[in-house]
Amino acid sequence: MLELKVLGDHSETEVPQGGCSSGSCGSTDDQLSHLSESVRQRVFNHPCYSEQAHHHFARMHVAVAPACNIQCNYCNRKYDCANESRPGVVSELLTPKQAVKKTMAVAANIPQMTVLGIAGPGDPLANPNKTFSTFRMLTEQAPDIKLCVSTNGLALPDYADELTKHNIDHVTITINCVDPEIGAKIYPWVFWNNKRVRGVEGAKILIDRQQEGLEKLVERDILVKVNSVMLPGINDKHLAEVSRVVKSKGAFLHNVMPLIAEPEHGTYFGLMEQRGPTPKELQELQDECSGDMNMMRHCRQCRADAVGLLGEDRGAEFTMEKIEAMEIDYEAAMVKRKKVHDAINAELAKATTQSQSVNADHAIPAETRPVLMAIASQGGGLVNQHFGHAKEFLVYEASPEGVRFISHRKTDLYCTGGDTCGDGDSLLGGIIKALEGCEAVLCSKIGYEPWETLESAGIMPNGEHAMEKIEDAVWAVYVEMYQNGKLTDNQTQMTA
Ligand SMILES: C[S@@+](CC[C@H](N)C(=O)[O-])C[C@H]1O[C@@H](n2cnc3c(N)ncnc32)[C@H](O)[C@@H]1O
Ligand code: SF4
Ligand code: SF4
Repeated sequence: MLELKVLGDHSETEVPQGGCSSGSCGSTDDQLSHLSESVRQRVFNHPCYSEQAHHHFARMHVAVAPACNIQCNYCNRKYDCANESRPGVVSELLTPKQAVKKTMAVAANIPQMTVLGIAGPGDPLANPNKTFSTFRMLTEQAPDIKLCVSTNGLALPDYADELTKHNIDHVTITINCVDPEIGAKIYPWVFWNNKRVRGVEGAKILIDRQQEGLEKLVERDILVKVNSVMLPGINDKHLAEVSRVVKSKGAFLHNVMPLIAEPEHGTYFGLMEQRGPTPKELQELQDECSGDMNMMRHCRQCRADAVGLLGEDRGAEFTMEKIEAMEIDYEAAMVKRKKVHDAINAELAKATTQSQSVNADHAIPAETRPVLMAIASQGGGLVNQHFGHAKEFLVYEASPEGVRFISHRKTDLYCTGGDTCGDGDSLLGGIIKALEGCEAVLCSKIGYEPWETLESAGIMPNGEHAMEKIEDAVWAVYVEMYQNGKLTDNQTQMTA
């Protein structure tokens, strides 16, 4: 007999306080046991540090840090588009006071919001006054919000102590390499001791400072996430080594993200047509790193002013003009926020109890091949979105060992803005391309036309599990595929 097992990297197994209350608990006692209670308390409701939490809890970024002290070949902060969701893009820069007001307005209106991050659009620690004055005010005025910062690490050793003074126990460092020769291909220069230092010499300074900063944060008991941008042909073969090094120094989580590069972004890599990884290449590298390290696989590569659940952007509801007109009673908001958080935790606890007894009667032989499935979800960890409304799909893998989250796939990326953009057929073609490798798509509803097209492309639509917990639905479909003989026929195997 085989129960549904929800698999995950260690990072995906943290639970709300009070014990095994996350949907990831099914097979994870050993994984939970490696976390101290203090770490668990810091990650269970952080949407970036816990895969489970990201279905339920929201985050926001405030764009107070425009300047940067290095140049990355994939970054151009001059590019702005209200409809585009990628790092470095913002609609309006804020002063610290405006940032505090915005944070409190969002927290009052989106009680699921637990985390405020400063991630640019430049480097927060290259703008220390703005960054720390925002943190200082928030620590005083909104003590229930977790504070995060994301940095390239060049200035980090100088600010490790300052970071510990605020309510900050999560820091992200972007580390793309530990080898200066590779670094020279990613960073044309770093600004160091009042001058630009180029090439290998500049990259070496950056790498040394990143490693020193990482060590200092770990010594101060701050949880460190390392971001790495996967650049095929440049650092893809090197990132497993990066993962080992940062793990050995005490980093908590590794987030290997795909390069985003288009010529119209005006970045060096965009103009040079440097490609990003395919979903399969990214997954293989994440799997390779995960032997040694907790991996984050649900990063949405958010804008520097993103608001809402990961994958949704409610920034347009919170422009400064709208916020100035809002009355905010934060004391009352905190009471409401606590109630909402308690309800989410209770819901997670209930879902876990239910899922542990589901599908207990189905044994799947160990040699059965794994299957990727795409899920349309608008949050809550449920199959609850109409196929036609999904701008992204969550990809899960089912195997005899259980169900695990793999990644998300954005679909609007394939809409190129050309003459046919928005046309049903071309959009559907884009979605089919985005879902390459998936054999089923689970959604709450789907129209007849896309159903037929998906089916002929080898992706089986399924609307029978609406409002079910994703892991349970994926497992049920996997069992069904097995029972129908689809997992033993070579012709139906995943080819991507
Ligand atoms: C915009 S940066 C801001 C924080 C800080 N300056 C840094 O680089 O860590 C946030 C994250 O986005 C990543 N990023 C920026 N541009 C990117 C791109 N074109 N493709 C993939 N990741 C990118 C950075 O590497 C970093 O991890
Ligand atoms: S460090 Fe961050 S903000 Fe600076 S150039 Fe690189 S990605 Fe852009
Ligand atoms: S960019 Fe990734 S790590 Fe940062 S807030 Fe978005 S999902 Fe979280």
